[in-house]
Amino acid sequence: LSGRSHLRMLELHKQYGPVVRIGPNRLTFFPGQSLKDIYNRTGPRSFKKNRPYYMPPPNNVDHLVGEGLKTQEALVTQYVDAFIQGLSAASQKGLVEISAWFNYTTFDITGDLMFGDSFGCLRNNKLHPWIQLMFSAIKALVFLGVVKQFPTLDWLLMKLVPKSILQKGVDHFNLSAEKVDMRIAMGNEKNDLMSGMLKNGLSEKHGQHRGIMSRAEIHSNSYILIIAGSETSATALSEITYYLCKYPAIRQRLVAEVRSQSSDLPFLHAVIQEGLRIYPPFVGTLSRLPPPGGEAVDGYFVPEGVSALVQILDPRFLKDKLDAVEPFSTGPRGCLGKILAYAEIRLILAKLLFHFDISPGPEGDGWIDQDVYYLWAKPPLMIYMIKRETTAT
Ligand code: HEM
Repeated sequence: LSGRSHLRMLELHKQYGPVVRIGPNRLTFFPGQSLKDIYNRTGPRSFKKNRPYYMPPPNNVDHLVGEGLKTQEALVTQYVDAFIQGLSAASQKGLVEISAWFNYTTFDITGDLMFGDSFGCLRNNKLHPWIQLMFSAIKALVFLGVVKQFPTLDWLLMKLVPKSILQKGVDHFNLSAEKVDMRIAMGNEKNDLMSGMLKNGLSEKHGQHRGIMSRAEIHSNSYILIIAGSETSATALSEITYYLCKYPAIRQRLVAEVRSQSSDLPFLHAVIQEGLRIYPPFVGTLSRLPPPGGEAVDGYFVPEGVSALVQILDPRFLKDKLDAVEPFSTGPRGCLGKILAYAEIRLILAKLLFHFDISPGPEGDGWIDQDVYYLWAKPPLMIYMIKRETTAT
């Protein structure tokens, strides 16, 4: 609840070693072999998602039973061009709150892919009020997640959770469900995230048809995907921009690469990888349960019923163990949007540095020290921007 558990867990590992018991039935592991053992196994000996740690949506129908995602190049490019245009006007004042612009862009892209219409953030230069509501809804999920860790007391603890917080979660769900219904009414002509879900038809009654998603399932998936697909990429872009401002030599090398004639951009890839490593956008819990009879993780036996998770955050960089870096998680339940996320981040960052000279704003180093409620609570990121004279796009 303090928003600091991401750091506390690292301290505990430093003090007690690679595996720490953080509750009667809860283990946390340091990344390495544990990532493979917990997340990569398939079949009957695999670890399953630990459901109580993934709060069900208000309609109680599970989400993320999802489909693969395809890169939607033309659609993404259209929004990234609008981002550059919007920034061209905003940068005339010199100082720009860039993290808001990243959020406008990624939410508009995911909104269009999901609901057939953007949130109009780039058009209106502001976050849609619904997205603000979503951030409050995430805090509600954190409260509920904590309450669920104390099953015998949850009726009492539930009374302590402010009603207004719970209501925000429900409001967000209802608005998302409304948008889903409008998109479904448009039919299945578009090639977007929804068309993947509607590919086999639509079942009005949940649990009635195998292989066909029900309306309730689509409501639940959309509710989670709109956040999973937008806030994460916007966070990655903000922190990478922050570090690029902080380290001018890296920024200059990247700018030179992006403004060269080459279409192969290895340093851009390296910068993104390093950004995702030192500040992974999703630091929420990836809790899993072992198969019946328990299973070994990194040489330790995890008994049945004991949850296990790996800490994604690893700020150390000496003696890099690169196989310990999995910002998208890994294995059969790893991120489905990884390809789309890379495509968005690469294009947005490349175009930003192609069209603008950027430099650090006045607020200094403090920006990176943030609380976490599943996602980072990012403060505004002010940077100086100057538009370059260029006819190329
Ligand atoms: C930098 C951007 C992103 C990061 C760091 C990220 C990270 C993650 C992580 C760590 C998980 C595993 C969660 C768990 O085990 O509970 C995950 C799952 C998922 N992500 Fe992402 N994600 C990103 C972008 C996206 C995008 C753009 C989309 C879709 C538009 C997306 C869709 C999903 C879905 C559907 C899952 C659930 C997969 C499953 O449970 O089987 N993500 N992501």
